[in-house]
Amino acid sequence: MNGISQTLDPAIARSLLRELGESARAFRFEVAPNPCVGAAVLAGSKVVSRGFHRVWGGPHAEVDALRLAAESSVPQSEWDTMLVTLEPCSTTGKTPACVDAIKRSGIRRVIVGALDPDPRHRGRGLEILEEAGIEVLVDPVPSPLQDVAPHFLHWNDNERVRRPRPWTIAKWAQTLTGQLSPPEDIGGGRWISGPTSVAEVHKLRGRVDAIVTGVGTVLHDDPRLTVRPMGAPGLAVDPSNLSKGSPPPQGPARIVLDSWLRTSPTARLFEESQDGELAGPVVIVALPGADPIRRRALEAAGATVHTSRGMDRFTLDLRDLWSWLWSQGYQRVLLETGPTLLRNALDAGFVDQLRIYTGNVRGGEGESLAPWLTEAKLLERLHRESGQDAVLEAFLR
Ligand SMILES: NC(=O)C1=CN([C@@H]2O[C@H](COP(=O)(O)OP(=O)(O)OC[C@H]3O[C@@H](n4cnc5c(N)ncnc54)[C@H](OP(=O)(O)O)[C@@H]3O)[C@@H](O)[C@H]2O)C=CC1
Ligand SMILES: Nc1c(N[C@@H]2O[C@H](COP(=O)(O)O)[C@@H](O)[C@H]2O)[nH]c(=O)[nH]c1=O
Ligand SMILES: [Zn+2]
Repeated sequence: MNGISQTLDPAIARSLLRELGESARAFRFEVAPNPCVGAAVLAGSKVVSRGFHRVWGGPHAEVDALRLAAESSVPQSEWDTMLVTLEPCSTTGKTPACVDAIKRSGIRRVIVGALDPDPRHRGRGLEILEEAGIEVLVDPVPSPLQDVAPHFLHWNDNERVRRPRPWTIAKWAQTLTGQLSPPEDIGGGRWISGPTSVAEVHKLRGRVDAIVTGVGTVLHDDPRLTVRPMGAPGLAVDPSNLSKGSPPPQGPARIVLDSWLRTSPTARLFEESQDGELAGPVVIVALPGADPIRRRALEAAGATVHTSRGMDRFTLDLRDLWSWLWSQGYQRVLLETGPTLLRNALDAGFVDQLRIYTGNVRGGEGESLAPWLTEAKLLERLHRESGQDAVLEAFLR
């Protein structure tokens, strides 16, 4: 970074980039598959604001930093430099391109910690800034990206770029012995995690494009799979996200893998949504041989029925299905289902991220997924508490 003018010491710029990268890492499970990014607006060597990409679908770090700078006491005419840990984006995705926000801000110099690893975008953001007369410097020291966002490199690997599929977060609640169904006399034979965790899950549902479940869960639990505020106004969905089109205003799509259309047309999935409840469209995925009469009844109840290839005569092929989900525009999906579908999705390598709630419940029924929780398969583990429950968040290798 030898080109940096006298007002900013390169060593200070580098250490600030590193600090921004480390702080951005706190949001890794919220923003994945997006990278963790931090940005700062400077006036001379004074840091006016620090911004971060905080939630998937929410503002990027550059926009967050510019917003916070606007709220500071330092006038915009004095902002001269932006530091950002990753090359600013140049295309509109869930949010508008950051290069445009930077150009509008009057900032004259951008110092970047790493180039975009996606070959389709790499270098483009920098070119656009330079064309606008903004000085651009790239830190030649190895990027902090490997440290702060290994999942993003994974997301951009060749195989995945060739055959895209949604980023998939598997969330489940388990008893102390790792089972997904509690004993009959606890939680109505259904609930393992406590109210704080359930509220968190509604927030997570509000930050995905689709929720995928298996018909076993629909038959046993008769779930709604909607986003609900759970008595805490504003907790489930951030309205500022909604207004930007993410997640879809009606809530994430509810997708049921149901080879033979065993879902009942009177399932709670089809009930009208209540006030404050976001109920996405219901899509049922079946094998081509499923009964047409059942299909018509489900369509009359409000479902869209999609037929998909079987891996054999009896089981839907997850590989085709995950490609189809992507083709429908579902980029980030939540797998909220029972052990049968969870195990198949884990075995097929289609789970990218885990959120597991362990409740203080002894015993339970059904298969334990504990073998999946061996350290060897997890990256970036985070253990935390949620009310009375223990939570494990991780990326899968
Ligand atoms: N603790 C928790 O977090 C949760 C617990 N549960 C509990 O789990 C139990 C239900 O679990 P389970 O019976 O395993 O049900 P699942 O929800 O995993 O559904 C499995 C069914 O989905 C259908 N399916 C279609 N394609 C596939 C595929 N490729 N791979 C796997 N399944 C496929 C199959 O039925 P078909 O062949 O007919 O299509 C299969 O039997 C309930 O007791 C429920 O309460 C459920 C969700 C979360
Ligand atoms: N049992 C269990 C969960 N179960 C999941 O929640 C679904 C019910 O959704 P809804 O009808 O919208 O409330 C259920 O079918 C299953 O997918 N979730 C948790 O956070 N903790 C729990 O202990
Ligand atoms: Zn951006």
